[in-house]
Amino acid sequence: MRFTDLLRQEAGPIWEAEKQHPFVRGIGDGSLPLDRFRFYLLQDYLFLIEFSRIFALGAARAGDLATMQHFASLLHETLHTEMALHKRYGERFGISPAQMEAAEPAPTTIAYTRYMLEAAWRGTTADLAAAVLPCQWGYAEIGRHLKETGDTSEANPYRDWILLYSSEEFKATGDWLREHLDRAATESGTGDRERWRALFLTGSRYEYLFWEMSWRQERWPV
Ligand SMILES: Cc1ncc(CO)c(N)n1
Repeated sequence: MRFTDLLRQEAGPIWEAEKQHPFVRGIGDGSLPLDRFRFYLLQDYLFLIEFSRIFALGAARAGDLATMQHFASLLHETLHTEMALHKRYGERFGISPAQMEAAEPAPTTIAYTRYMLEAAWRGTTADLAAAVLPCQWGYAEIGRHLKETGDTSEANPYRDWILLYSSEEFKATGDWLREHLDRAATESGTGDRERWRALFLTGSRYEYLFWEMSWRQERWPV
């Protein structure tokens, strides 16, 4: 069994809870209240800026040209394709990209992005892959799940979101990250694998928390 299949299996209950989360179900059937999506949109825009920084670090850290190219394309896809989706949704709400960029990050957005950034600064490109896999692979899985079970008609305001994250192009980026980590796992000891396992599980929990934060529209208490 592949190392990442083992990780996925262990994170099973967390990923299942994500699929069952009212925010995710609401995207699927289009019933999510717009103010909750608007909150998510701003936080996720800030999230994607930091996420891009992580891929840039991956390119800088890459041990070979092919790895550098993969991280560079992840960087490009995030900055241009994914953030373009968010900008289009922003337009529908009458929010400019500058306003989105100037939004105040909520506690969970800061905690999650800094958690991944720290792992990326400190570790190797395999550590980086373990930390970001719950995002990239997780969104591809949720996208596909919602495409299969949800409403992708024009009536669903979240249709474009579902279509982007269920696309083959998006899935391919997560597939490469998995291969990168699996390759490293075959050449490493239990210490490394244990660290990657912890990164993957904590990342998965933060993915869940990001839905929860958006559902509750989390604010600083003081
Ligand atoms: C919180 C979060 N995780 C993953 C993705 C996918 O890149 C995203 N846009 N936002």
